[in-house]
Amino acid sequence: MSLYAGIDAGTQSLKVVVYDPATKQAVACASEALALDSRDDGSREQEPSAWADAMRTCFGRIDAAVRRRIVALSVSGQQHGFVALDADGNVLAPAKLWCDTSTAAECGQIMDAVGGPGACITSAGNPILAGYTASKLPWTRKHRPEAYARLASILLPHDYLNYILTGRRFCEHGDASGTGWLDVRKREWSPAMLEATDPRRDLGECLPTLVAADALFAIDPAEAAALGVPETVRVAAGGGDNMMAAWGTGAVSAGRLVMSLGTSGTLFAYSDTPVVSDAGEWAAFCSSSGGWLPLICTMNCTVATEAVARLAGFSTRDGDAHIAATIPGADGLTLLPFFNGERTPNLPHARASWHGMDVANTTPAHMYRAAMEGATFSLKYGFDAFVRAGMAFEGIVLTGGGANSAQWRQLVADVFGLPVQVPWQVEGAAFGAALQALWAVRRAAGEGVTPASVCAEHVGMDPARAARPDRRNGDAYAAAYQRFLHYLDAVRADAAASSSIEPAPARIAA
Ligand SMILES: Nc1ncnc2c1ncn2[C@@H]1O[C@H](COP(=O)(O)OP(=O)(O)O)[C@@H](O)[C@H]1O
Ligand SMILES: O=C(CO)[C@@H](O)[C@H](O)COP(=O)(O)O
Repeated sequence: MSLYAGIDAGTQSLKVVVYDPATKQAVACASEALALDSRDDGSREQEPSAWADAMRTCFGRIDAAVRRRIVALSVSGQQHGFVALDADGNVLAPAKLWCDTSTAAECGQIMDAVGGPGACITSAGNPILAGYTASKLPWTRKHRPEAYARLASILLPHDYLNYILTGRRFCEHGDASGTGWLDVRKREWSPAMLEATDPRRDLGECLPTLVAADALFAIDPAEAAALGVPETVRVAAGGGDNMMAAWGTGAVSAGRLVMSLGTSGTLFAYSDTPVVSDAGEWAAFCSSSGGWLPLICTMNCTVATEAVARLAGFSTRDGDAHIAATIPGADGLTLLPFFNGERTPNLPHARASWHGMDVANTTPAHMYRAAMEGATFSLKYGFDAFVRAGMAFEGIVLTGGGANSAQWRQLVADVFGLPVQVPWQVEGAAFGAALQALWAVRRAAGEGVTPASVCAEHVGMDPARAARPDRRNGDAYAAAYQRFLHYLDAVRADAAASSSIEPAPARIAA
């Protein structure tokens, strides 16, 4: 009879999934689009109140009888966002998001203050890359001095929704890793990174309390009434959307590689020990299930397919039909899809560029295929770093909106030469949040459950959406990937040569 709700505040929309563990079915789903404020300096911002409004709107769309059966819920959120609150808990400014590249200079300043990227990795496990929360603090000090002066508390997007739900300011280790302030080896805030970010104040006093992944909190009765759920509902710790997608795809024990095709593209795998790259080739994050989650993130995944589909005048939902007649490699057309600047490879000021255009391949279908291929090749570029480090995987579990595309599932299988599976529950992060809540409640009840046992029981794969690699396609993609790397070298050399030149304004939003 008991139901568990997962809430995922993604970049483009907030989604709610209500899961029934007895029948292993999602009994309700709702979503609400979120607007993104994009500015020419690379700023990407949202109003935190819009996430709270969207959460209430989604619950309002769910049958009241279903809501009354919810016993626990958990929140997943886009990582790295900077929510600034004053001492009374009021939001001081729009939240700067993970895809905001306006703070690239501040990333460099923080790393210089610690002694360079290598010293950051030694101190905390990660360099400060474009989009990480830490860089948004000095930016706020410079560009929003009134907000900085009144700043009392810093929360991540999912922490903010937890604050709305419980009135408490807490954070678990998975999403905390994406701030750049967490020492991921020790699982505590890094005094060196905090001091380097702001020597003028004790930043530690602004940060939420770190809690374990199985923590449970009481819901604020007023918010329970607003959502139409019982006052007895427990709120689990939640986590970053990739950490919660790890729950929703079963990546809570070692061996499973997950790829999320959302606004961002990510690749991650669970580990029982910290997995730090000395060269900073991946994000050495913690998981939201008690372990670690080394992760690759590209900033332009469905950003690229959306931009090209918009140009071509069709919806990405219809993209598969448009590219059905095109062949792997797009007849030589290559897109470097860095519309929003990029993190993997690390080119925060880069912009997208087309290469190899001729009269035959400059069609909407070729361009859309090149966008899907380019977004996938960026992830392959990150994956190659995992492989160089000795990691090996037997397959890929796909999640995120792009996993709805049969063409994209086959493309991933062919590019990576690995079989692809897709869980029944394609909303991996929201579903994963529901599973984390289920685990925490069962643990609190004294049941001997682990994240792995919960996922083994509840995460199943849909055989109709599996894809197996095709060798001939793989050869064509290998050649296309080499072209991608070749053009990337040229773009990287150009970025190095023009690093002192102001980047051209970016107008394409995620
Ligand atoms: N059938 C499809 N083919 C290709 N892309 C799709 C399809 N369905 C959804 N998408 C893409 O999925 C994206 C949304 O994915 P999602 O994981 O919900 O993003 P986020 O969590 O970043 O908000 C949209 O940009 C959309 O283009
Ligand atoms: O920055 C990262 C991961 O480090 C992104 O993956 C964000 O967490 C946004 O996720 P989506 O909205 O694309 O799901």
